[in-house]
Amino acid sequence: MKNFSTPVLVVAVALVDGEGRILLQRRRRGSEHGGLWEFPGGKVEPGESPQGAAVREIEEELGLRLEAARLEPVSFASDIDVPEPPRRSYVILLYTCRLWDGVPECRDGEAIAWFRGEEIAELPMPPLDYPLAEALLEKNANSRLPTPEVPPSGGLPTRP
Ligand SMILES: Nc1nc2c([nH]c(=O)n2[C@@H]2O[C@H](COP(=O)(O)OP(=O)(O)OP(=O)(O)O)[C@@H](O)[C@H]2O)c(=O)[nH]1
Repeated sequence: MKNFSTPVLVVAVALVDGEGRILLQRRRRGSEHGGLWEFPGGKVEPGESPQGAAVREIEEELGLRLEAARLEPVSFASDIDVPEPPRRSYVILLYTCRLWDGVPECRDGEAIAWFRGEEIAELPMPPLDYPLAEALLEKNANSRLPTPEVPPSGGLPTRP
């Protein structure tokens, strides 16, 4: 039974600075999810790869240049319920990126700001961003674990 239109593919990028803060953008009021905080990004256009779309959107929205190879996949989220028209259903792919060229400018949203993990939990966001943010924070927490040293014997590395 067909009761769900083909979802629109959206890419989103969590830029993470040297202090582990994450850049979020507040959508303009009057648009879908207006006034809510989300990851910069947008729809993948026909003929584009997800990474190519992410690079383009970050340049358009923030004026930053980044390399597709620097994008690390974090998680994805998709609508479960049939959305009310005119809302469309989305699949959102979240990447993280720690290296870019330039200083972020707010070119598209209402505002941009850097947030710590615990602050993100308090922000009003579109529904699909809550599981994405959770996956991101989990990944960030794990990436802070010390890198295990490989013992000279070549045996399995151990964590302290
Ligand atoms: N960029 C982005 N969009 C998201 C996120 N979460 C989420 O639900 N969306 C929704 O995905 C939809 C498409 O994103 P968009 O409007 O930014 O796409 P776009 O830049 O291509 O816009 P356009 O259609 O005006 O060209 C919007 O309804 C947006 O609210 C997110 O974290 N980042």
